[in-house]
Amino acid sequence: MSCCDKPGLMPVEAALARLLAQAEASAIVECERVKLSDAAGRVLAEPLLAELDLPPWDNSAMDGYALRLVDWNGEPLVVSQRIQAGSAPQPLQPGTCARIFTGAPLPAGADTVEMQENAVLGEDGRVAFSEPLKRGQNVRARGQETRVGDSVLPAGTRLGPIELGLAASLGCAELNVRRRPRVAVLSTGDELVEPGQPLGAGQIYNSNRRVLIAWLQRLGCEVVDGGILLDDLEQTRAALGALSDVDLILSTGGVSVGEADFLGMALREEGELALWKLAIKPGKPLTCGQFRGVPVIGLPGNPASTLVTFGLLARPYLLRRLGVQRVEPLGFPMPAGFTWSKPGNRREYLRARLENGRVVPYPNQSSGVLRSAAWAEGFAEVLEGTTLAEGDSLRFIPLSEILG
Ligand SMILES: Nc1nc2c(c(=O)[nH]1)N[C@H]1C(S)=C(S)[C@@H](COP(=O)(O)OP(=O)(O)OC[C@H]3O[C@@H](n4cnc5c(N)ncnc54)[C@H](O)[C@@H]3O)O[C@H]1N2
Ligand code: MOO
Ligand SMILES: [Mg+2]
Repeated sequence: MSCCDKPGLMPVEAALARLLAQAEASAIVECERVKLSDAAGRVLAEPLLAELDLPPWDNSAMDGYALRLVDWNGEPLVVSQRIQAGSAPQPLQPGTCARIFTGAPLPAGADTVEMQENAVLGEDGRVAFSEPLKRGQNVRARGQETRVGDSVLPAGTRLGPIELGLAASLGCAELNVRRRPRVAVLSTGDELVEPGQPLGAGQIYNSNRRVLIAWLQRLGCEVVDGGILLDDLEQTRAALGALSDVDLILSTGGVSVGEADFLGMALREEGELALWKLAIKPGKPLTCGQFRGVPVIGLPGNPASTLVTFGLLARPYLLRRLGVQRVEPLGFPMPAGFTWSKPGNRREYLRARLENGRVVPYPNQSSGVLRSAAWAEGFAEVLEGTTLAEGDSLRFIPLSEILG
């Protein structure tokens, strides 16, 4: 990353564009073959090519009767065989029909299926059809979904439940995926204590570490837990220097202008500071750069700032390093259920909910309040320099778009 320590605040888009460019320049290209059962959350290293047609043979979409339409002259047909899903039918005897069930292969010669609701089985074993029949009805043709050789998922696809199901439907037992990014999580702050320990004077429990570790695991990262770092330049340098074998150092706290904010200082002195001070609220002092060649993203320590900057900047960065193309949440426009009278110079991400079709922000938007995000269903984006009246449209980004 090159230094851009200019005065003024950097717009969110510009910061994201730089981060994504940096991510592309340091893409994680190594891959590994994993079992389908271990592939959730991973990213495909190559397109998934179909090795069979789907469906593999013509089959019935209904429980009913299969026939060759030209054999039907309006008269009842003899039932010559019974075909369940999972069985191998005999060719259809001319002039007859076959009892058939949903998902069962059509017998050779059959081209039409009638559902049993429109059929009457007589005591003589013949079936009468009450409705007009159309050739091909209720038949799921071989290859109608996928043909051998089709690319069904591009490289760079994140494997969620649907993609895993698609791979399973094609019989893939293993997939080639990008290796997991190794991400070191550091929490900085003399005041931090882990849950389970007693709180001393002036201390608080470390919540950011839990948020980030759980989130990174969901993202398919290998987490190196760097624990808590005291606010000390030497210790900060030593801790960063010891993490030479990770793909990213992700820290919280110590990035603002306070005398105990050593992360940025360490990068300035011995690494490179590429981004600092964004036009985003919360999250202004987000700090990015590298330390002895290892990329570093220093998230601001306030819990809501950590959350917003990880979700909107660090998460896209990590996904892009894996080759994922669409990394930004889309969100959708919604009417404001509140007013905004003071235009700001930072883009605000309010922790908000949807109530009666309107965006309602949590009453306490302090960046120290993690509870706001637990209450919220998403972020309401208030652009720089804008005012809002009730009913004005703004972008709502559901948390579900960024938490995975
Ligand atoms: N004079 C100024 N002061 C501050 C500015 C500024 O522009 N001028 N910016 C403010 C903004 S905005 C933010 S955001 C914070 C960022 O601070 P740091 O990233 O340096 O973080 P710390 O100072 O270390 O901590 C801030 C806050 O968060 C709490 N914290 C830190 N880590 C954790 C954790 N792991 N779990 C829970 N809570 C954590 C910490 O106790 C502080 O309360 O700076 C403002 N100051
Ligand atoms: O940017 Mo800070 O995150 O507003 O509190
Ligand atoms: Mg600070």
